[in-house]
Amino acid sequence: MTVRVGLTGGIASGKSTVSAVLAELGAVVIDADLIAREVVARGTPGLAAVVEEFGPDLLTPDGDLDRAAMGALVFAEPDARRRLEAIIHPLVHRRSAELEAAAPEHAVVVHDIPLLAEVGRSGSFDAVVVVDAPAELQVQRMVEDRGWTREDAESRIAAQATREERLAIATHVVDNTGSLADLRRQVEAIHEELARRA
Ligand SMILES: CC(C)(COP(=O)(O)OP(=O)(O)OC[C@H]1O[C@@H](n2cnc3c(N)ncnc32)[C@H](O)[C@@H]1O)[C@@H](O)C(=O)NCCC(=O)NCCS
Ligand SMILES: Nc1ncnc2c1ncn2[C@@H]1O[C@H](COP(=O)(O)OP(=O)(O)OP(=O)(O)O)[C@@H](O)[C@H]1O
Repeated sequence: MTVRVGLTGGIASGKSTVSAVLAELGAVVIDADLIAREVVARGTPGLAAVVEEFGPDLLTPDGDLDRAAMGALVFAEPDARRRLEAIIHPLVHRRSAELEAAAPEHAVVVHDIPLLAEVGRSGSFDAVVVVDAPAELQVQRMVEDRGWTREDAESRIAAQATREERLAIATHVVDNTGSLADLRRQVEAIHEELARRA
């Protein structure tokens, strides 16, 4: 059977690094952030719905979603964030289900969902892997690796579940306070266990 795994973690906790290792080990990874971009690509009904809700000012001159402007709006205004999520989340959910249906039998299917704790869907998975790191380390990674301001980094963290709320839904915790080699070792052990169940 297919083993369905939810993978989550706060922004810059190391989720993408973990999902890349899982993919390398043979898991099928379905990336909600990537799908959330695809469903509002130029010319999609998703983008049309966003323009209807927020107006054409949030488009670039080329007609793409202006992600920086949208981010500045929604991470400053929770109400705007919820209106955007109400458009994007159902589209992401539907596309993820389609991709999962196409996965081979006996696959470990990993849904990389940054907001898994927030949307309350963790109960539908056979396992929930939480990548854990303290907020200060998340901020440090966003500032040092991505060149964000501390204020931008903190506003995204403030829009997300707390570390404790995420840990509460975990069946497996990956501690990402150590080296990348430490991270990899933990992911390999978890994958081995999950693959045995598939
Ligand atoms: C606001 C947008 C346009 C900003 O785009 P940007 O390219 O700057 O960020 P990107 O999409 O790469 O997201 C990076 C990270 O931000 C965090 N984040 C994104 N959306 C949200 C949100 N609604 N609430 C809390 N954190 C969020 C996540 O940790 C995510 O991994 C974009 O994040 C978006 O469309 N968000 C709403 C859809 C959503 O909830 N996506 C999350 C997964 S489904
Ligand atoms: N253990 C580690 N040691 C050093 N750097 C790390 C470690 N884990 C992750 N990083 C780095 O921290 C940054 C954030 O990691 P990654 O992109 O995997 O996080 P993420 O949770 O997927 O972020 P986002 O929520 O924005 O998608 C990356 O630059 C990554 O290389």
